[in-house]
Amino acid sequence: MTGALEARLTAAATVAAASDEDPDARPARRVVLVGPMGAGKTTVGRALAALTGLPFVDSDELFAQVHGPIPEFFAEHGEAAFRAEEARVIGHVLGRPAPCVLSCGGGAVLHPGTRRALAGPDSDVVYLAVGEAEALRRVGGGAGRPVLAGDPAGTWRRILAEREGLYRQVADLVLDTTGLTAAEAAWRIVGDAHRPRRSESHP
Ligand SMILES: Nc1ncnc2c1ncn2[C@@H]1O[C@H](COP(=O)(O)OP(=O)(O)O)[C@@H](O)[C@H]1O
Ligand SMILES: O=C(O)C1=C[C@@H](OP(=O)(O)O)[C@@H](O)[C@H](O)C1
Ligand SMILES: [Mg+2]
Repeated sequence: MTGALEARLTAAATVAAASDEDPDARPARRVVLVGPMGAGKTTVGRALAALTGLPFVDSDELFAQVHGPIPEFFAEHGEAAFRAEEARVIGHVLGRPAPCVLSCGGGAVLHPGTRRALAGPDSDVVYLAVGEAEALRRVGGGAGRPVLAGDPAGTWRRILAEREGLYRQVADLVLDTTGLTAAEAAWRIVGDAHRPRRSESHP
């Protein structure tokens, strides 16, 4: 699967006239990043979009454009309302034929309709995994992430245990970002073989 994903991403970045006959030669419609809070979905998604030339969409940013800041929405309407609206926002993006890199909020996979949509042939789904200690370093005290309020470490661990099976279920590729910079993670997704190296003769 990794090979096919790399081939389609490379095609997305470089092939203008793709064949309709060969599905692997066709540019990817969408690359979708899923995974827990602090995996780097937003940051790696941005880097991946820059690398491939695909437009970047973050479901949380789109949500906030429509509904305002997530913490305020949680406080006023609760998590169930957030999940319903999050699924609508993601459904809007997945329902359009436009190619893009879509970074999802960490809980997006909880919605069965979102999981069904991700199983379709138009999305290459990458599960960005991360070790607990590094994720907690990245999210700090959990500011801006209301589900972590109170006990960020314990809640992060419990949530991952609840969701890990769903991340794996929807994923075409799993990438552990622990110890990688966001740029390195983006290159891993595209395929390290394509990464430009500093020439030894031209330092
Ligand atoms: N690979 C990485 N290495 C180091 N820091 C990272 C990496 N990916 C993300 N970060 C940092 O961690 C924080 C959370 O990243 P973010 O992209 O918002 O994660 P997510 O969207 O998965 O919750 C940000 O401050 C970001 O700059
Ligand atoms: O995992 C979750 O339940 C959430 C993750 C957040 O997105 P990130 O995973 O991008 O931090 C955001 O959607 C919201 O705070 C809830
Ligand atoms: Mg994010």
